[in-house]
Amino acid sequence: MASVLAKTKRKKIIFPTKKELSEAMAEYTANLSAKFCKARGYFTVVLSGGDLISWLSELLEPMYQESIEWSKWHIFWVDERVVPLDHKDSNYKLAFDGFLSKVPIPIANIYAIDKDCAALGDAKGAALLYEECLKRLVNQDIIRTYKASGFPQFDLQLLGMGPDGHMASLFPGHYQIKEKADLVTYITDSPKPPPKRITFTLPVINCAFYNLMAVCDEAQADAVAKVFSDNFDLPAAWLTADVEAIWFLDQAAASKIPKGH
Ligand SMILES: O=C1O[C@H](COP(=O)(O)O)[C@@H](O)[C@H](O)[C@H]1O
Repeated sequence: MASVLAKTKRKKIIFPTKKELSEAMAEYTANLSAKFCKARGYFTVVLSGGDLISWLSELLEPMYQESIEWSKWHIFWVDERVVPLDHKDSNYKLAFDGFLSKVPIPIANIYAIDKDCAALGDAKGAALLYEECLKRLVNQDIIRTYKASGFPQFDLQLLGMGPDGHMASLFPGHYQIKEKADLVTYITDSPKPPPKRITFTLPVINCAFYNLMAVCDEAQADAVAKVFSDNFDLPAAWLTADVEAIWFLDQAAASKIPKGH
């Protein structure tokens, strides 16, 4: 595990309200978009599911709609529920309906899981095909690779955490958090429904240049406090990044962080 830890120190910013968090997340994302689009003509963005998508709505404001080079964005999912792509539990559907359908990202640049595996509930097949997809885009030089491991290195991942401390579909007490060889793995008994999911492995998650973890509400306060006390039973406590791993918290989520952390 040590090899995937502590490339950067965990940082945090606490916002008075979700609205302010959401505005800051939009600004953070837009600045990185400008930086990476200028540097190499692409911006690789990894989304998660959950509440995060509603907080992305600030990026739909005219100021960002008009200034962001959307055609250079490439969209991935850090985890996905293995359900049909039009199912209410699909992270793809959540992001498409709430965000992606409202911005001019070319449809070819949006990498959902394989629709047949999704429809059949084939988690293993979906993980294998998503890993192949990542490798193909590495070969096309759309996704870069992390120098030390050769793993795919995304520009920005926007992450969320559940009240049990799970991130992506890496759950406490489940072996997937220890997977080091594969890029994408799967789970068929997720404690949070639906049970079948695929997920990036921790080494891939921690290779990203920038990881932004957004967490709001009192229900997450205990888990946030444990993470900031370095309780590594929680998968989210392992989050790091190549350049910056930053937690955006609202006051309620941050309310139980012990003083000095
Ligand atoms: O099931 C999932 O949950 C996590 C956390 O969601 P949240 O609504 O508590 O923020 C999410 O990040 C993940 O992508 C999703 O599949």
